[in-house]
Amino acid sequence: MSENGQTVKKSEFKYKIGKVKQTPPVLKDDKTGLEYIELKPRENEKVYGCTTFAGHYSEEKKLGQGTFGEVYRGVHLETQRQVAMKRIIVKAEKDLFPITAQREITILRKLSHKNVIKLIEMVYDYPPTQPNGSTSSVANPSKSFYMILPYMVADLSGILNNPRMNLEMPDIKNILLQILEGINYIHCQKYMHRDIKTANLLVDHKGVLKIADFGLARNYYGAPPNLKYPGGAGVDAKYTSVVVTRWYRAPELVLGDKHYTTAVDMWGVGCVFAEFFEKKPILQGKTDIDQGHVIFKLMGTPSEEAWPLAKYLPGAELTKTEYPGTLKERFGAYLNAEGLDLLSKLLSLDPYKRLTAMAAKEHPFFEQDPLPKLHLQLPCEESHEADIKRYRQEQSKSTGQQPPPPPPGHIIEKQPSSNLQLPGGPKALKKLPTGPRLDSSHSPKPAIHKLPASGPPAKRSTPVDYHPQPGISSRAPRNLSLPKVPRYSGSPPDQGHVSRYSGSQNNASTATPSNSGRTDSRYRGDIGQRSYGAPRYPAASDSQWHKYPRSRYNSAYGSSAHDQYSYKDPRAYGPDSRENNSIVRRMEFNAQNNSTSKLDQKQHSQERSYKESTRLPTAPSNAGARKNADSEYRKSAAENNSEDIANLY
Ligand SMILES: Nc1ncnc2c1ncn2[C@@H]1O[C@H](COP(=O)(O)OP(=O)(O)OP(=O)(O)O)[C@@H](O)[C@H]1O
Repeated sequence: MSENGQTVKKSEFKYKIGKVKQTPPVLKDDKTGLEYIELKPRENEKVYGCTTFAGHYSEEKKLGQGTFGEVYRGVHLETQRQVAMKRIIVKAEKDLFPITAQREITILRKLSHKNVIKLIEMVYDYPPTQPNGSTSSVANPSKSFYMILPYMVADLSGILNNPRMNLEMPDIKNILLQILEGINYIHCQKYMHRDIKTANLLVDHKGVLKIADFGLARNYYGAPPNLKYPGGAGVDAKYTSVVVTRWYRAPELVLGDKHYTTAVDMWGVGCVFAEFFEKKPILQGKTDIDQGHVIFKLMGTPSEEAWPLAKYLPGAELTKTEYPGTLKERFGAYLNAEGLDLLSKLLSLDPYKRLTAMAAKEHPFFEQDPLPKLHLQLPCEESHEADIKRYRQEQSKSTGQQPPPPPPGHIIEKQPSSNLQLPGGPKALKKLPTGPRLDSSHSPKPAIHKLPASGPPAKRSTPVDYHPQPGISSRAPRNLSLPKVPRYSGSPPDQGHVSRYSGSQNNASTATPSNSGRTDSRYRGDIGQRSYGAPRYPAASDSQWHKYPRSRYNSAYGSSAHDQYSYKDPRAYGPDSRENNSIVRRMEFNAQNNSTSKLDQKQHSQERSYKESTRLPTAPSNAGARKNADSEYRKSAAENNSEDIANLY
């Protein structure tokens, strides 16, 4: 009975009393005074946070060769799903984890977008234990880590070199838009990729393109790009200029600029765009200096008006050449006026005039007939960089010619032969000498994609879907008895993603022009046809493989299209984001100062030889002139270095 005489039902106050789950004790670090919880390693785990390879994964086929390891196709045994495994070998004698791999893992864990490759998990393969207790019979066993990635059936270099695949203009536009979506997201997340090339643009069996290989990526300082100020972002700092595979290297990098911006990635996009037509890299410099000549031969030597800051760069000597430019003659056969305009703006020599990804997406070229394919459909055939050699052999057999050598920076595996002893054993790899001797007479004749003056895109004679066929399924056959694996639950990539734009699933199979809520002519299509990536702005997550927290990107920006990208304040990313990135910076710093990685060592020696070969003008006068011209944006090297050092502590 209550005070006012009313009876209160007992059930309303019923509390469920149960066992309180024990929380782990919070400990305090004596040195720092910080509180922490001690996490116990999971069962069967040698390295915290990593699943063991044995019993969980199996290797199937080698897909590609990278700088620090190989990429394999494999199977996740529990789900029988195909995965790609990027192997990172940690040499026992050095016990150093490659800095590029560390950088790639850190960055991939933070990114989540339909057009960016996803890191499923890290796997550790430790040397087998011997009966006597030692780890291996080998004196210095190497440990292997694997980055587990969704399996992608092809990469663009494989597709372009595959004589059985022919891309038409609607396909090219679709692919280009997907690249731009991915790059725009990466840039808005405050990263530069710094290695955009066809081999790093992967395509899955649904025709979704994903940007991969973040080994050279890094975060940049300053504001992200916006539509108001072209030319990219990240100008506030000094970075190493020996980045990007040479043939895709932007002119400012070739001239030794260290205060470059996200525009370096957009140059790569321009190179990829043009490569669709010639089916081979369009700017094949034999040396770093030759790369400059090759670029200016295509785009014309820049006048002072065309690229005012070029004269302050270390390699400014190159701008004394007088090349007229041949872009129109070379690509006029493939592209109409709008197409040429887009290409020339992506390949703008002055990075400040180069289109940003978000501006390029809005280019009228994509509004014109033929419209971009709504859903990319390609013949179902595995086409990777590793297959190029085979395609060339096939072609040279049919024409009786020798295949041209592959591009520099690409590592090819020497086929073990009975009468050829390679130093380091049959598995030894050989890095190609820089500067390919490409003989145009040996290269395959490019297929010409002439645009119809107007009207709908030319129809395929036999449309083939880019969907699994027997033998190339996205799932391996269920013929293995599977061990029970308690961890690793999750749906396949790109399934079950709910778009925050359309409220529907964000994949090509469900997003339609109607549910995307857009009337954009680019997304027009037959009713019932699938829409090309309906959400045109980065979504937080496109799969349930990961449960990584949403990035700041979504909270820092508003909901309208422009607000999504309009820059608010660099500090909107907050001090803790700087903290997050400090690991990457630390690695960057280590790389620059301690030269711990082979790649960076190579880059530095290349940079040195380049400087010597271009006979640098004395630093103070040039540095002073440059600083005056660009003082609004650029900080001095000393400031940046001290900031980097400060970030370490
Ligand atoms: N997820 C994937 N699915 C299928 N193939 C892949 C995948 N990731 C990489 N590959 C293949 O492996 C090749 C090399 O991969 P990646 O570029 O990531 O390695 P890398 O060590 O960084 O190489 P590089 O040193 O040449 O940049 C790619 O060109 C592609 O053909």
